[in-house]
Amino acid sequence: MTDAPQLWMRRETRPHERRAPITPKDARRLVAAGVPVTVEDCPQRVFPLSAYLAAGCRSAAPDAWTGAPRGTVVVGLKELPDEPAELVHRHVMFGHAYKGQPGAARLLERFARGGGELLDLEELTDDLGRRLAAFGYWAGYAGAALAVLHARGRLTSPVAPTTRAALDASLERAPDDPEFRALVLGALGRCGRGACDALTAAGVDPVRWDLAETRRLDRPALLAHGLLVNAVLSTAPATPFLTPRDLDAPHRRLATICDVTCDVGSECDMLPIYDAVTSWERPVRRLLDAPPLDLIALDNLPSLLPDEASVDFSAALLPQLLALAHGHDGPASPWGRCAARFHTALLTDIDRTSGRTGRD
Ligand SMILES: NC(=O)c1ccc[n+]([C@@H]2O[C@H](COP(=O)([O-])OP(=O)(O)OC[C@H]3O[C@@H](n4cnc5c(N)ncnc54)[C@H](O)[C@@H]3O)[C@@H](O)[C@H]2O)c1
Repeated sequence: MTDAPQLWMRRETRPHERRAPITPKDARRLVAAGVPVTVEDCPQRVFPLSAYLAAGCRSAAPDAWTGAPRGTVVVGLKELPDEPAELVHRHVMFGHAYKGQPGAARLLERFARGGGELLDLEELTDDLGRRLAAFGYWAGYAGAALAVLHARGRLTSPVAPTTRAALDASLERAPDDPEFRALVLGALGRCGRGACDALTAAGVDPVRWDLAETRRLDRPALLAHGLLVNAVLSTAPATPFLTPRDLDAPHRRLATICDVTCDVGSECDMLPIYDAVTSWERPVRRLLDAPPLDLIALDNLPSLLPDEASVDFSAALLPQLLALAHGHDGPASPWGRCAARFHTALLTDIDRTSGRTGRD
């Protein structure tokens, strides 16, 4: 029992990031299963360090993982700090390192230099390729909620982390709220289901479109909805749902879009009608004036509901962490596939002598 490698939950570097990949409740289950868990202090984390200590975890100072024993598995969500230049551990995290994203090559180089391994959570899939741990539901919930609040003239900025209870209270319908029809694209997916549930909580019965309904896209019908939530997962270039020209249609009722997918700039973008995401400080951007069309495109929506998002994610990740800690990381396992993807990226994406990406 005691030789399971230590899991080390690091602090998150982004100041707004309050989520945690492991909740205190799930940390307790890991410890009970013989997996030592160390938790770094992270003042903005939604769960206090004391709750992890009560669960049997050890504590560590922020970024102390850099000095952890080599066999340690470091668990986090988003970016690592810029140092050290050599990464010697196995890191479970969202690396955003396989699609030529900014910083991708540098991150891979750091692993290459140190001999560590990136186990990217986006690559953690079952035998059918379905993601095993994802934040989608609460992303969709938060995105659709913001869109409704904006459409009702009640969205204040900056937006900030909240709870589902507080969000639901703000979604309660007032007698003078405007009526509009809402459409969710990708309604059967994780984000789409969350979006539909938020709309329902707001007293709006959403129209739900998924693959079957968009195969022959009825664009006039799409534009007849006042509010649109795009929550599709696109994996290959396809005909966009909307282009700038479609927005000039005289029958357009569409006034608020929340693009949960946020594929802006990618060749898979199904809503190439804008060129930059929005921010917590300015969540809404006006795309057109007459009639108005406003866009919400936040790429970190689950961070707005850090408690709910963490609880959901951690519950999905727990069995996988138990498997990893108990050595179930062979080539045919989910972690084995993550490792294989990483080693392929090392071979194909980095020209180690020049330190440039293969895509340059
Ligand atoms: N903005 C954020 O903060 C945030 C957070 C999490 C996920 N996301 C993104 O949201 C997207 C959806 O993620 P998910 O976890 O819900 O994926 P998912 O795989 O659970 O669901 C995607 C859904 O889209 C549907 N779909 C795919 N192509 C379609 C099309 N052409 N027409 C209609 N429906 C289509 C699929 O059938 C599926 O039901 C991803 O791109 C993901 O990266 C964004």
